[in-house]
Amino acid sequence: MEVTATKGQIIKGKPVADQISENLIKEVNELVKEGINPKLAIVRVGAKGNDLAYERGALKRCQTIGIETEVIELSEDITQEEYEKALRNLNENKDIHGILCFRPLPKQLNEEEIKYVISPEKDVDCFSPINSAKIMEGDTSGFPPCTPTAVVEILKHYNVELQGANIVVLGRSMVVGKPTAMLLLNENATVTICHSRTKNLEKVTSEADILIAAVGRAKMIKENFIKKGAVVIDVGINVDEDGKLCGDVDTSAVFDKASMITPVPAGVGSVTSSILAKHVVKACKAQNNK
Ligand SMILES: Nc1nc(=O)c2c([nH]1)NC[C@@H]1CN(c3ccc(C(=O)N[C@@H](CCC(=O)O)C(=O)O)cc3)C=[N+]21
Repeated sequence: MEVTATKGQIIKGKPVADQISENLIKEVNELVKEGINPKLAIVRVGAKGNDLAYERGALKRCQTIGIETEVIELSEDITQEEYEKALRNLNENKDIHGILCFRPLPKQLNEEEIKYVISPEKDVDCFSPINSAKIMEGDTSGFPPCTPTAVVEILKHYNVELQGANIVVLGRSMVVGKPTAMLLLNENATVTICHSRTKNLEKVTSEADILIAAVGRAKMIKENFIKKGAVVIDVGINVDEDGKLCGDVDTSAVFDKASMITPVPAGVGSVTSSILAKHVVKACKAQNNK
């Protein structure tokens, strides 16, 4: 597949996020008129910079849209039992429609058990295995994780053809890489997943019409990883040597060779919070039989 635009173009998240928000504001207004107030609970352990960055974005976005929020802040040394109890309280609380558990959790907590505790109906960021399974099955009744959904929405917004496209996803985490690959497969793309053991990595990525970088290594993707005219989506959120937020892609090095590239910050991360809000509204409607 040939990508039509050849000149480098930075594609920002804001127009995508704003369009999603605009539609949500109307939907939330209708619900509020009927006495239904969509509400998100965020469960945060400690105060990690990455979590706080997402929290800031999510709270602001929800406020703009009219979604209520509550942050459950738990201490860094919380026990498994206490965490599960906090989560069960939210499951049972009828005022709460969506729950976002920041991950990864600290070492003393067993994520493999906790993921079975969160109610699948309130699981707006795909923690529950029920929602993971639905992505595998192409069942759209659940909640795919917000960041991978943001990737797909950005590509669609900028009219990037997904059907039949050769897409390489770099990274295989359950939060980004694997679900992103499944969502793109559901869009009829030809998807290759690369990871730390992939041989001839640059050769594989150089064949991609669309490259999705989700490895978590600052500026690792250079010009030689990219095919001329490729679309590059940078999911990485890292801190560079100057302490500034940066992606997995060396944007200035890749810019001229790519046709479109998302920036960090103001790229994928800024759309993630709108998808989260969209999932809260979807959860709220389902819980009110709408
Ligand atoms: N279950 C779970 N799902 C996640 O998706 C998840 C998580 N846990 N834990 C923390 C990381 C981090 N993360 C970010 C999302 C958006 C921004 C974001 O909005 N960034 C803005 C800048 C925000 C600012 O610095 O103020 C931007 O890129 O433009 C940042 C970070 C999602 N994560």
